[in-house]
Amino acid sequence: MTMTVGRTTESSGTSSRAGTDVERIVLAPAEAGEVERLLDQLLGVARSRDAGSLAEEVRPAAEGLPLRLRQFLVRARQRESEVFLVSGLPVSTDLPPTPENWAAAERTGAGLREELVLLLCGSLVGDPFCWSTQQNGRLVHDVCPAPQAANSKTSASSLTALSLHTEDVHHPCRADYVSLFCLRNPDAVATSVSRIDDAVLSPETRQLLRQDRFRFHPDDSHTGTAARPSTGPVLFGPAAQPYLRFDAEFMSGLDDAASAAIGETEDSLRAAATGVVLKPGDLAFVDNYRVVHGRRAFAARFDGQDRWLKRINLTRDLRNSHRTRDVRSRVIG
Ligand SMILES: O=C(O)CCC(=O)C(=O)O
Ligand SMILES: [Fe+2]
Repeated sequence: MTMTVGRTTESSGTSSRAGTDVERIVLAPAEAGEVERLLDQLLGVARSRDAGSLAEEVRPAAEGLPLRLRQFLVRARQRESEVFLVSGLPVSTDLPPTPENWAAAERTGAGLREELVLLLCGSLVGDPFCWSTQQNGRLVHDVCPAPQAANSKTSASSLTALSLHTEDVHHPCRADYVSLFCLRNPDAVATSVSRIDDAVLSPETRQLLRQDRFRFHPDDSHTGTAARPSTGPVLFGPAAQPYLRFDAEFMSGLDDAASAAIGETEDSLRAAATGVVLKPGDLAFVDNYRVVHGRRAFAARFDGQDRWLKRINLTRDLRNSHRTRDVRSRVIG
């Protein structure tokens, strides 16, 4: 099931559709150089800002990204592309060791330059936001294997596969896109993706999945009591191109038939899954309403050279979350 994106006929300076419907742009060296110069300008500002005001700073700065990259991202957003990738983005040559967990990354500020790459590109696709209940309310998350979480159901796991899921399935304000920037991936560990359009489901099951017969729970990466369950359907929106809300590990059916439908849906999503191997400098966007994602199990090294991704949540319009809250903030929950 593993596909290495970009093994097709693409070359530097192109954008195209790779084998399994992953749209991809490969930056030319000159374009990567343009991104480097923009990062140099932004770094001074970044060090003196909190995450919220940094995000405000980054959006106008993103207008300075290479034109072809901006057009690729804006077009992907416009046509609701499901999985799309930017390759050839700069990663520091003197990258520090992979942190032993996200809290260590928070303490040291490791990978700030890479966080800016992610925020710059991401801001053209959506508004970055975060959860007060996750990774201490940080805007940019670190995804790296932690020894104490090897068998957990969180992104810090390694020995246990991360099952296919909608990010933050419990929350009505969950992300439109999950965005992952790869800093290291020495063992070519794949991110799995599965599109609802590729899942084979009977008309009866589809109909059941459209009913309010499911409860969605906060996953184990959320701490405290602020994150709460909610109920609703699994499928909604246009029948021909439905939206999906699914995480078998953190949802339950409200009756036996709904519970059975969860199992059937999981099987069909698994059967339709493909793997995307991110390489350093690859930035992936996954539509959190059309695609579920996960990760295969792997043996972590815990030697400072482990797989390391930076992650942000993007919403197509942050104001949708303000409608039901009493503050304007990028931190939800
Ligand atoms: O590590 C990965 O490839 C994906 C992990 C994941 O599900 C996430 O970070 O949201
Ligand atoms: Fe995830």
